[in-house]
Amino acid sequence: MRLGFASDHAGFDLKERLKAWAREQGHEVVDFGTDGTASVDYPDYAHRAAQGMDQWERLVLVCGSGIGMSITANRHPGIRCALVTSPEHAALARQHNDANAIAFGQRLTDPLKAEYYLKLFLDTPFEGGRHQGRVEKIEGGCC
Ligand SMILES: O=C(CO)[C@H](O)[C@H](O)[C@H](O)COP(=O)(O)O
Repeated sequence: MRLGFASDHAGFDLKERLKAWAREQGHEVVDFGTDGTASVDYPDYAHRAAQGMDQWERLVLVCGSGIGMSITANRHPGIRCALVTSPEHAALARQHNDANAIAFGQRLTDPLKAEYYLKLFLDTPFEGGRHQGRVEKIEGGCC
C-alpha cells in the first residue's frame, strides 16, 4: 500500500520509526515532512499531506498529542482521520468509519503499540452495510 506520512517536530521520531516499519512490511512511503526536530507548526504539514491525497492510499500523521494533526486533516473533504489510542480505535476506525488517515501522539503513545495500531488500521476492512450511508453523510453536511 502507498502510505503518506507527516508530522511536526513533536511527532518526528515516531514518524521516522513508523516509516521504517512500513518499509519493512513492504509498503511504499511518501513523506510530507517535517524533516527534523526543529520546532514547526503542525497545520503546515497536515495541510500539505492532505493536499497530496492523490499520492497516498492511507495517511499517517503524528504530532505531540495527535490532536492538532487530526483536527487539521479533517478539515479536508474526503479525509476521515482517526486519532488512535487503542487497538479498538484502530479497528473501529476502519470497520465503521472507513477512515483513510490515522493520527498518533508521540508524547502519549508507546512506539511499539503505535506500530501494532498501524498494522491493525492497515489490515482491517470497512464493513460497509449500515455504515456506508453514515460515512456518506459525513461529507453531505447536516440534515
Ligand atoms: O497540536 C498539538 C496538540 O494538539 C501537537 O501535539 C503539537 O505537537 C504540540 O502542540 C507541540 O508543542 P510544543 O510545545 O510546541 O512542542
